[in-house]
Amino acid sequence: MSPYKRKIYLENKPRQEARHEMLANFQPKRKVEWIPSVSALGRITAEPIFAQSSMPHFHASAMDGIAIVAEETFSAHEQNPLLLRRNEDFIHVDTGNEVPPPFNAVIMIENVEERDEDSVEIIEPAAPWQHIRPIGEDIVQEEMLFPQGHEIRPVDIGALVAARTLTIPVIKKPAVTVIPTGNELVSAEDAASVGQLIEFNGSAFVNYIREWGGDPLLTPVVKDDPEKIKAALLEAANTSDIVVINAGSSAGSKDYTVHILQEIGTVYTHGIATRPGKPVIIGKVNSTIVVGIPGYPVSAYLSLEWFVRLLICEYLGVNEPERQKLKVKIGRRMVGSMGAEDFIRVSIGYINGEYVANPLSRAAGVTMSLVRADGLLVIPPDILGYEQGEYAEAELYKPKHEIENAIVFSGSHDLTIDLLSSKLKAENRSFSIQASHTGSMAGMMAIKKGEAHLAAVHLLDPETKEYNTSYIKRFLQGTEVVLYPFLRRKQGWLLPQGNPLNIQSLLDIVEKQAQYANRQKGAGTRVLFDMMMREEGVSPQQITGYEREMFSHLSVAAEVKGNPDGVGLGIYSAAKVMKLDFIPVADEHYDLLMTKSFFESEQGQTLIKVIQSDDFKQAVEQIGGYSLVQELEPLFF
Ligand SMILES: Nc1nc2c(c(=O)[nH]1)N[C@H]1C(S)=C(S)[C@@H](COP(=O)(O)OP(=O)(O)OC[C@H]3O[C@@H](n4cnc5c(N)ncnc54)[C@H](O)[C@@H]3O)O[C@H]1N2
Ligand code: MOO
Repeated sequence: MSPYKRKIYLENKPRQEARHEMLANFQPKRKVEWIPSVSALGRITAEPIFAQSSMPHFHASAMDGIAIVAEETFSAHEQNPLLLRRNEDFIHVDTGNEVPPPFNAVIMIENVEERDEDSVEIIEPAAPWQHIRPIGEDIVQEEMLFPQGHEIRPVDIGALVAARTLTIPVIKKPAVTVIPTGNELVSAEDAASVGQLIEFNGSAFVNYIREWGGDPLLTPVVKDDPEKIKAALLEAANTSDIVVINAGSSAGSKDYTVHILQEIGTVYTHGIATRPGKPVIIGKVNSTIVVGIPGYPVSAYLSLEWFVRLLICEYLGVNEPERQKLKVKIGRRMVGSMGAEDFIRVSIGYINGEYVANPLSRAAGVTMSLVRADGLLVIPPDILGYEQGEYAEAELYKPKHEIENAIVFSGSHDLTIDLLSSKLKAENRSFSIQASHTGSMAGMMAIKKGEAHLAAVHLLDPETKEYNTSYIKRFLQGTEVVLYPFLRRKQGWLLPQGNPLNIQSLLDIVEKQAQYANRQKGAGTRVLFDMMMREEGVSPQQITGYEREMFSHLSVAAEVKGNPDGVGLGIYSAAKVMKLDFIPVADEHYDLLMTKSFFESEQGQTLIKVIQSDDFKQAVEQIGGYSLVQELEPLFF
C-alpha cells in the first residue's frame, strides 16, 4: 500500500496568479561564462560589453583615388588646372587604404585627369578630410557596444569581431532537468504492447527548452514508485536550476508527485484555471523550483510554455517573447468552461478578405492539433464562448503570409488530397492546402458559408443515382461555384485480413453481427451506406456499431484492423495502406467543388495544373483503386 492518499480535488488558481507566485519564489543563481564572440549567437550579455579597438583604427580612404594635402589644392579651377606630382604632391589610394600624414584628403579617381606616368591634373579644390574615414568612425575603442541583458544577433557578432572584442561574458544557460514518469512509458525503439505508450513528451520538452535558451537534460523514465520519484527529484534539485517532472500530476491512483513535493519541499500550486493544463503543480525542493507538468501532450506543451519558459526568461533576464496577434472571425462556435481559460487550437483560413478561425480537436491527447494549428485562441474565464461570426483575437503559430496563401480545403477525406497537397507545394512553395476532413455535406456547406475555397464531395442522389450535381442545385443556389470532376474511386467493405467472418454483403454484416465502424453524418460514405441499408430494408438497430462515428477512411480502417469482428465501408486505398481485405461495392465520383473566385485565382489554376500533370496522375495510379477523369470539363453553377 502506498502511504500516499489519492488527492481528488485540484485548485482552480488563475494562471497569472500561479505565475506571479512562482516568480516570487524563484531566486535564480545566475552564473556567468566567458565564451568566444563568434559562438555567442542568441546568448544574453551578462555585463556591458566594450570595444577593445577602434574601427577603423587609422585614417582610411573611403574611396579609390589619390590622397593629397587639401590646402595645396585650393587654387585648382576649370580655367586653371593644377598639376600634381606622384609621391611629392599625391599618392594613389584604394578604398580602405591608410591615408598617411601629411595627406589629409582624398580625390575620387573619376575627378583626376592623368597626364603621364608620374603626374595628374585636377580642376577642383579638395576640402580637408573629404573622403577619409576618421579613426573610430564606426566604433571607438572603449565605447560600450551593448548593455547587459542584450541578446546577441549576427550583426552584433560582426561588430564584436570588428572591435576585436573576441570573448564576452554571457549568462550561463539555466540547467533544466526533465524527468518523465509513468509505468506505461517505453522508448520509441522498444515495441509498445497494449497498455504501453511511447515516451515522447521528453523529446519535445528538451527542444522547447533549448529554443528558449535553457540547457536541458532528459533523464530516463522514472517508474510510478514514490521512492524512485523522490530520489529523482532530490538529485535533480541539487544539480539543476529548474526541474520539470512530467505526468503523475492529476488525481490518478499513481499520481504521487504532489505528495512527494509536500514531503520533501513546498507546494505552491496544484491545479490552475485553464483547459487544458489544469493539473499543473508548482513547488520547490531546497532552493530549486519544480514544475509538475500534466501528462497529456497538448496540456504539457502549453503549460511548459506558461511556466518553464517564464522561469528561463527570468533567469536570463529577458522578456517573454510575444507572438503576432490577429483579429479572426469565428467559423464554428466555441464553448468555454466558465471559470477557466480555454485554449483552443484553431486553423485560420483567409477567405474573401477575412481571417476565419475554426477549432481543431480539443482533446488534450491530440498532439497533431498543436502540430496543425495556425493559431491559439483563448476563451477568457468570464465568458461563455464565441458564437459563429463573432470576432476574437488569435495568437499566431505561423507567419501571416503563410495563412494568407493557404488553400482552405473542407469536405471528404481521401489520400489523394494529401498527395495533391505535397505536389502543390513542390510546384509553388508558397502554396499549401489546409485540410479539415469534415465530410462531403459539411464541405459543401463550408463553400456556401464562405469558410472554404475548395471541398471534395461524393454525394450520391438515391433517386437519380447521380453524384453531386443535384445536391449543388439544391443547396448552393445563388453561390457561384465550379464542380471539377476529379476521380472515380472504389468503395467497398474493409475487412480484417482473411475476412474471418466471411462478409460478402450488407446482409452478412447483419446476420453475422459484425461490428460496423460507421462514418459521421453527412459523409458521402455514410450516405452510400444508408442508401444500401434502405435498398436492403435494413434498419440502423440491426447494425452493431451504427451509432459510433469515425471521421475518416483511415480511422475506419484502423478500427477494423484492431478487431477480428470488425467491418467498415471505405475506399480501396485505405484498405491497401492498412493491409486489410477489400471487397468492392461501388465506383463513386469524387469531385472537387470550389468557389468560382478560387477557381479563377492563381492558387486555383496552379492546383488544376498539378492535377493535370503526368507526375500526379502516375502517383495516383500507384496508390491504386482510382481512375482520373480529367477529360471531363468543369461545370459552372
Ligand atoms: N479523475 C480525474 N482524472 C483526470 C483529471 C482529473 O482532474 N480528474 N485530469 C485529467 C487531465 S486534465 C489531465 S491533463 C491528465 C493529466 O494527468 P497526469 O499529469 O497525472 O498524467 P498521466 O495520467 O500520467 O498521463 C496522462 C496521459 O499522458 C501520457 N503521458 C504521460 N507522460 C508522457 C510522456 N512523457 N510522453 C508521452 N505521453 C505521456 C500518459 O501515458 C497518459 O496517456 O489527467 C486527466 N485525468
Ligand atoms: O486539462 Mo488536461 O490538462 O485537459 O489535459
